[in-house]
Formats: sequence, structure tokens, C-alpha cells
Amino acid sequence: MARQSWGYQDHNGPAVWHERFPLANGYRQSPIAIKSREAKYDPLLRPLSFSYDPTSPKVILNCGYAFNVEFDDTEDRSVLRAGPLKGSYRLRQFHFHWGPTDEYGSEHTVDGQEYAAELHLVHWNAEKYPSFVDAAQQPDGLAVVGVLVKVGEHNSPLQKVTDVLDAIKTKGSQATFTNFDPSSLFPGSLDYWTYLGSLTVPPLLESVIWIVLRQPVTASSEQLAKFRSILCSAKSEPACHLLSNYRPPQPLRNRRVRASFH
Ligand SMILES: O[B-]1(O)OCc2ccc(NC(=S)NCc3ccccc3)cc21
Ligand SMILES: [Zn+2]
Repeated sequence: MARQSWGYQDHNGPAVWHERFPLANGYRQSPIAIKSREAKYDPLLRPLSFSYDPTSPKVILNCGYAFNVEFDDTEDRSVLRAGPLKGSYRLRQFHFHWGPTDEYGSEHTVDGQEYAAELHLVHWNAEKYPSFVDAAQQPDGLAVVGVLVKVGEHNSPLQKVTDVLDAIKTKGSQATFTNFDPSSLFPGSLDYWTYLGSLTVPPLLESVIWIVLRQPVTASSEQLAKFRSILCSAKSEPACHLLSNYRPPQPLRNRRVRASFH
């Protein structure tokens, strides 16, 4: 891996990712600016159905551009079904994107509204493909649930995650993380928008069926500040705080956003 890899600073951020990852200028890139009035209600969309085993999360790791809670996805222990999906998708990891202040940092926006952060739960089509990496190369390989996070009330399930961030301060560090049900981070309503898109981080593969929940959840300003306390530098390097790791909205091009609700 080249030393100067991608990131979120001026010299290696979203504006220059296309230099090394040509998909950045692709036809189904994510995130997008969701315009609720242009989303079409689709009565064929089913409610989301998920079944998450709280013992399937294993570790939380600081990968330098985010922190990921990684799951044991060697069997169907935590799966997402229905909604816009055909078959069942296995939960592999969840992570967040955030910004330098509470005013912005989400990746998807809704009617021009930016949120403080965004949770992504990454699932892959284990029924159809033999591995995550294979699925990540296929147009229907991944399904990501996006949950918008606005600043407000303290989020107690989220505290279990923020409490462990001090243990993974530097890039490459990891800690045990289990006995956690990620659906505790969902809002009350599972109404969603869905569209075909991509990873929002390099390699920006166009293999994601996006499911963005309409209702945001809250997190306190202190909890959001905790996200910004992790470092994008390894222990041996000069400290650099990961103050921002969101990609701005990308051209919708020839895509439709569907709504599961009126
Ligand atoms: O854009 B996202 O942040 O949201 C959607 C999404 C899905 C997956 C990731 N990345 C993962 S799981 N691993 C990197 C990887 C990707 C592809 C092959 C190997 C390895 C990040 C995001
Ligand atoms: Zn993400």
C-alpha cells in the first residue's frame, strides 16, 4: 500500500480521490443529496427486517479514517432482509462519519439539511457471493443502512461505543467489543429512502444498495466530540486528530430515489 494513502485532508481528500480511484467520477456514486419531494413512494418496498446477534460483534478498530465495529460474518448471525433487498445480507461492520463541528459531518443530506454525523451498517449478500470482497465487486453485493445523527439528547446505546474510543486512539489499534445490539442505534421509525450507489470511501466500488432511514437519531455534543478525539496517525507518528471523515454529496445522474413511505 502506497505510504501517502487517501484521507480527508486537502492533499488526499475527496476532491483528489479521482486521481487514484477513477470510480470517484462514476455513474452511481455515494453519498447523494436526497430531495424528499422527488423521491417516489414504491408500494412494492417491504419493511426492513433485521436479526442481529449481540454476541456477533468482536472488535472495534481505528483504521485511520474511521473506527469500525467488526462482526463475525462467517455465518448468518446478524442479517438484514426484505426492504428493497432480495435475499439476506450479512452484517460485516458498522462505522460513523462526522465533521469538525456539530453543524455538519453527515454524508447524505436531506432537502439541503446536513446532519452532525452518519452511521453506516455494512451488510453483504452472503447468499449469492462467497466472500465480502467478491460481493463488494457486484452491483447487488452490499447493502448499507445509513442512519442520520443530529446533535441533541445524549444517546445511551452510543455511549457503549464512545466509551471505548480512548482504547483505540491511534491508527491501527483495536479493542475487544461485543455484547452489543446495533439495532439499539436505530430510530423509532424504519421508514427509508433507497437508491443504488457506492462505497463513500476508496475504492468507491459501485456495489451498494443504500437504505437511508428517514428519522435521525440524536447524539450529545460531548459524544460527537469523542468521535473527533481519535487520531488518524499511528502511535509512532505526530498526532493528527480525525476531525472530519465525510464525503460530500455526488451527482445523482440517471438515478431515482424511492421511498418506503408516503
Ligand atoms: O462507504 B462506506 O463508508 O459506507 C459504505 C461502505 C461499505 C464498505 C466500506 N468498507 C469496507 S467494509 N471495507 C473496505 C473494503 C471495501 C471493498 C473491498 C475490500 C475492503 C465502507 C463503506
Ligand atoms: Zn461509511
